[in-house]
Amino acid sequence: MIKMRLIRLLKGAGQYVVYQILWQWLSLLVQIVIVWNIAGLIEDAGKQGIRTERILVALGIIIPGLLLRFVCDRLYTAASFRASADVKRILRGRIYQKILRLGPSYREQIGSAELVQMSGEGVEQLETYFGRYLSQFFYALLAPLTLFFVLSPIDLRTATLLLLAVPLIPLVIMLVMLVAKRLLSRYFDIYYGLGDSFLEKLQGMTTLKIYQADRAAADDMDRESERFRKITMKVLTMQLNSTSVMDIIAYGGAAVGIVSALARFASGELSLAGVLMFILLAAEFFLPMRILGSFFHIGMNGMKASDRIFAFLDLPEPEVGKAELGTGNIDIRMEALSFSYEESRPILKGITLELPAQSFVSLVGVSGSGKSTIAGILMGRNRGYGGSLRLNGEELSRVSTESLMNHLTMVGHDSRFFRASVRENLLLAKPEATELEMKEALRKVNLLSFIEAQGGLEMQLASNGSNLSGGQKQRLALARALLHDTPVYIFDEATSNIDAESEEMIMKVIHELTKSRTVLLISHRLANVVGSDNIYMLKDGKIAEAGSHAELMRQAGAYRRLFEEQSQLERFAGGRRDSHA
Ligand SMILES: Nc1ncnc2c1ncn2[C@@H]1O[C@H](COP(=O)(O)OP(=O)(O)OP(=O)(O)O)[C@@H](O)[C@H]1O
Repeated sequence: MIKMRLIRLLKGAGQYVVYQILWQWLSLLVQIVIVWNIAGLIEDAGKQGIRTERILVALGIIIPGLLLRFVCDRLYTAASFRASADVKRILRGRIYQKILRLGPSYREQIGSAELVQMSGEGVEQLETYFGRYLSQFFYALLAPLTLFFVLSPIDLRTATLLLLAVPLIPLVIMLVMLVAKRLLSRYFDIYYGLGDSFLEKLQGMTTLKIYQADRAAADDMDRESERFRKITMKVLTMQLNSTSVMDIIAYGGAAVGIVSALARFASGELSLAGVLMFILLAAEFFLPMRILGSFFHIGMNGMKASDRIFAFLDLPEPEVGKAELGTGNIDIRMEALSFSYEESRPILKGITLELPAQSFVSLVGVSGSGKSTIAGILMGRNRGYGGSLRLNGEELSRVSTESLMNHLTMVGHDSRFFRASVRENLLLAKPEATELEMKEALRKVNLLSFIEAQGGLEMQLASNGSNLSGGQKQRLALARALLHDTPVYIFDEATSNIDAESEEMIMKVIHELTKSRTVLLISHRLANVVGSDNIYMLKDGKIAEAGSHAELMRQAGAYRRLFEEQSQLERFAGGRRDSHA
């Protein structure tokens, strides 16, 4: 019912939970004093008639008492708010720090939708756990004991009867918990699954529309939503039923206590004031436990949500080193490099290759041979490789992520842009870049005149740069990469799916870069790698051939075959274009 790890995690929130218990308890003590006064007043009125001075004395206690209770309630609410606000702040901070520690590889460990749901609604679920449930748990133990302590001198038998009936409520709660645990696990599995599926379908809406598969996807969503509706109804039914049982115990128990007190009064063993005390306070024995019961379901949701949060916080973190790479050129060497995404399926099977400082090296090979995986390892995205990958003699796993990002820049085939100005998107790469530097980078990729015609650096980009053409987007990505100004550049299919003019332009800039930087080029189009110092041809996670273009052509192996096939195809396509023109 109480999760110690949650409490330990959120030490700061603990003090507010203690305040909540204290304010509730003080409010109960004041209530006892008020009830004791009312009971005494009625008894006195019965014996001596209604006297003004007696009423004034009673009001002198009751009115300040009510005011004090009002203040206690306000202070309780304030402490509850502080406890839950702290929880949200602390937990979201922990999740964020964890994402940072997981580094660029975090998306391999958790889906975006689950992460959003967990840090959004998952954390919200804990608000009630800390803001209400936790303090109520302790107060529900404290209140009946306090009442027993006050009422037992008046009538021990009735007070004991009331005290003994209270544990029936936690008993029901525990029975419900047995069912609820499994049910809630399934509920959250379905809930997070629905979120993942919804996000995926939303992101792939264009593809779904192109293949007119949106109707089928909507039907899928309907089915998943229906499953979620059903499990939600099951959870609600379980909660409602247990609430009803708890109500019966709470009000039934209070009624039994009142009947017992009345019987004692009828037999003359209890005074009028005494019986009135029991009538007015009997329900208070049960109400805190009953309220705990209603918070319990929300508390359980919170605890279940925290299971997910803890599972995320416990994810193994890649060992990130602290070594710095220093300034200057970078020399990269891989020796017997191996890697697999899933244990049973090795992707890289002992790659040995060199990228000497300021060299131009290319990786080619059929789709799925492992080229991007190598780029991913170099960029710190794919952690846990075997063999060795050294940068200036320093093992990559020992290099700090920050240092790595300061020395390597990667441009992929689908660079991401944010809905902001061109200036803001460029400044991501170099926050201190001057206007002149940004314009120079745009000029190098032949984009300056276009951007200037659209309002200059203030031109607003739509989400992910969707108001640019594919070629313009890639050229802008290259300009941003140039501003980053690092000793190593990796281009992973940076020219695929773009117009020939943009491709030529980008390759020109890459060739220019090779004069002063270490460049790793991954390309399907072998014409682009001809000028490389060294070309590695990958096959099934191994290096099948290696050498300069001329050497590989002399070897007359797979590289030469592929090169000649592509040249022929391009000549054919060129010929067709000319004849159409
Ligand atoms: N995140 C991942 N999880 C599991 N398997 C993956 C993941 N990324 C890639 N793979 C697998 O690793 C293998 C190599 O993929 P990789 O992207 O490195 O190949 P590639 O040579 O770059 O291919 P392409 O030229 O088509 O981009 C593929 O069989 C792919 O299925």
